[in-house]
Amino acid sequence: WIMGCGAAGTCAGGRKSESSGPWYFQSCSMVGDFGQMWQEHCEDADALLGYASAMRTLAEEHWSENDENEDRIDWCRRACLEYFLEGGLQLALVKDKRRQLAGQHRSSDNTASFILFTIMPPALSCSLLSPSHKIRLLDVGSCFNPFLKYDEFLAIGIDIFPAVQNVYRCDFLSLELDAPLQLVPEDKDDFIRQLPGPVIRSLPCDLFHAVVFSLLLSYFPSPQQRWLCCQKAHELLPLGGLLLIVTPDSSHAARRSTMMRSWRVAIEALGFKRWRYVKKSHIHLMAFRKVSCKSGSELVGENYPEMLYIPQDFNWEDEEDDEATSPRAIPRTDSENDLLVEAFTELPDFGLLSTTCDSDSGESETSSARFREVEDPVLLFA
Ligand SMILES: C[S@@+](CC[C@H](N)C(=O)[O-])C[C@H]1O[C@@H](n2cnc3c(N)ncnc32)[C@H](O)[C@@H]1O
Repeated sequence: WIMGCGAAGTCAGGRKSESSGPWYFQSCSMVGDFGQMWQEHCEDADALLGYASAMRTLAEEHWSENDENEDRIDWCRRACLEYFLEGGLQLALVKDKRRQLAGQHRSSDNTASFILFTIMPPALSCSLLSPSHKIRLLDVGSCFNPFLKYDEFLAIGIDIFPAVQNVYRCDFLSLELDAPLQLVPEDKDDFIRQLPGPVIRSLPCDLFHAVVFSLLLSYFPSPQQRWLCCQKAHELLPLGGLLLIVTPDSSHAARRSTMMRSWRVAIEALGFKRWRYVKKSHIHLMAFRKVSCKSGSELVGENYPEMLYIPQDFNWEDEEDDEATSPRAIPRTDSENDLLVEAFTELPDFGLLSTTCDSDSGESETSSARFREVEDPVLLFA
């Protein structure tokens, strides 16, 4: 089964395992100059063309509608609809407030402000979308623009080598970020509709309600590139925006749970909070809310980029390898440990406000069964 970085392998020699990695990984692990390697990769038009058409064929012809890989786009769509149009954002804000109040000492004042907050969700949730209720969505590594067909979105697809004409050509790693537009939401919608192409070199901060990385992060040969992508997504989203990440993994739910916990800690350190997490047979699906406007400079000196590792970074070629027996590349800092401890001590939330299976409840949903991350023995390794 091939997907994500494995699909790249299909173009260059028919490698069929997701752990085989992109075709330039092999030399990366020896040379280690990811910047130069990446530049050469972006200039290799033949390889990129082969990859783009293989990926498009794979997605459009081989992954049937019932296939959960096809489902990844629908999962992202449904998450956006629930969050922006069906009250998910308001509910999340109420939960944030409830948690904040629970952290303070209980008083009648707090109870009163909780009730007020519940009845009157903050203006943020109302002001994000324009009156047309279109969700402005940036699909990074879009390839064939799968979100364009949905009416709910004003979707922009970008890719280093688009497989279709309506995807803009753009290397997200080199994308420049402009100052936020001082426009009302309707005019921001028009800005998106009128974006000139075929190349995008810069985009304004805070422009998109949702940023999607579907099978993107595992494409990169280094965790620093994955981290840079998440940082950029954070800048492109307003407070309350949603980052959706789909990443391949055909192993069972618990096997790479330490890795996914590590991703969660790193991404949350940027100012996100995980809102949804699902493990299906071949993919992890995650949605993170932007909950703070932290700047990158606050994270200097930390090891967060390395926490966005994937098995290929360590040449975990053998499918039988277990991450619990593999050494972690770099020791965690104290603040990373604090975040991990905080993540572990989150209590399951059986509260009255949500019955869905979400990150706030400390539970994950798998395709066959629900499992509780807090009870996962592999996590004890962390
Ligand atoms: C595995 S495909 C995923 C395609 C699609 N998102 C999906 O889920 O089917 C990864 C895509 O990311 C693109 N890509 C890789 N690095 C990129 C970058 N720095 N900027 C934009 N696109 C990139 C590749 O060209 C490729 O089309």
